[in-house]
Amino acid sequence: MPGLVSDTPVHLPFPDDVPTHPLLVIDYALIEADDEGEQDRLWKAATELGFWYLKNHGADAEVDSMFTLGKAFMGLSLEEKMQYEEGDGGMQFGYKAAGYHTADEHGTLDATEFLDIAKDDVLAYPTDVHRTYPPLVAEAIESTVRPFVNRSIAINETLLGVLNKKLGMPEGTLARMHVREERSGCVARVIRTPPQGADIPPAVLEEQALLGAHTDFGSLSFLHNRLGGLQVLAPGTEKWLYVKPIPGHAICNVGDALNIFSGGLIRSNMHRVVAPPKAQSAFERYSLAFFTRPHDSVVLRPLANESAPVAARVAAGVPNEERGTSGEWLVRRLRYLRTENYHVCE
Ligand SMILES: O=C(O)CCC(=O)C(=O)O
Ligand SMILES: [Fe+2]
Repeated sequence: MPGLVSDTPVHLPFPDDVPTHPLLVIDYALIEADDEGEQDRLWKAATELGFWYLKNHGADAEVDSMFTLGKAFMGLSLEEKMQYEEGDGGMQFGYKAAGYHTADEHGTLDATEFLDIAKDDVLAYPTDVHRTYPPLVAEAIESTVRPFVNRSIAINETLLGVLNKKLGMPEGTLARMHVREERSGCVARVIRTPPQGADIPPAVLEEQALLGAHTDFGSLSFLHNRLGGLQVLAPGTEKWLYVKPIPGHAICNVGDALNIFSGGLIRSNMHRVVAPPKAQSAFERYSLAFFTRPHDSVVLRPLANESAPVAARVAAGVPNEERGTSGEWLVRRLRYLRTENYHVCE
């Protein structure tokens, strides 16, 4: 990447006396080799918790470069970053400053900064589809962001192919709803939360969400964590539990669109970000995600006509109505998150 020194992140180990939620480990090499047992395990993970680790995904180099770029961007002055702020109109590309989303139902401000780079801008660069980015980011699009985006898209397309098969749908049904050349909300995101201090008791650290409880909006999220902080609320439980980052393992999760398409069979699970546990809390936390979303014109509805298991869910009473298009859904969900619009949903 031009002008940026590669930065090897320090892995301060996740403490071994903090409770965590186990995730199934899916081997991407086996998924690519059409291994039926691994496809079954992916289906189990996607339907039971909606989260899994993915190993052997082959994206480590692209991920490292994105972390380096994200840290360089976050180091720009607030004034410079604010020139790219996403605004309150439902746009989700550019910079989201800390405090510009609410973190809970009381309107508490979040503590998280995002750099959001649109897949459409990355693939079309140097043509702008949605917006421009700071020079430091723009100059790294071809060398750093595009390889990460292409790799993430390919991985999520492969995973979607397995879920398509498990839903008993004609081949390519989900692929036709995630066409990479179509305008969409697919986005690469770097997330930063500030250090929280080393001596804060765990109960206090976990009390305040730095990124509020939510489900993801799209279809599949490909997430990379180095420090802890991500927590899931597993179905049938009332206790938030950390997901332990494992080097070289991505964390994948399902979003609302896939939940809707599948009539609820595939799970879009609640999660949030709190301070990293124990000694890790003294450090700023970076994470990186690629969100695959249906392209903007796709209507969100259960795919009962395409899938017998989904048809059975609808016959059993799962709501079958259309929820509008993917583009509309995203704008609506994003507007509600913005602090400026908080009164709208009180
Ligand atoms: O930073 C993380 O680990 C999770 C971020 C997240 O859930 C999101 O951006 O949707
Ligand atoms: Fe999320």
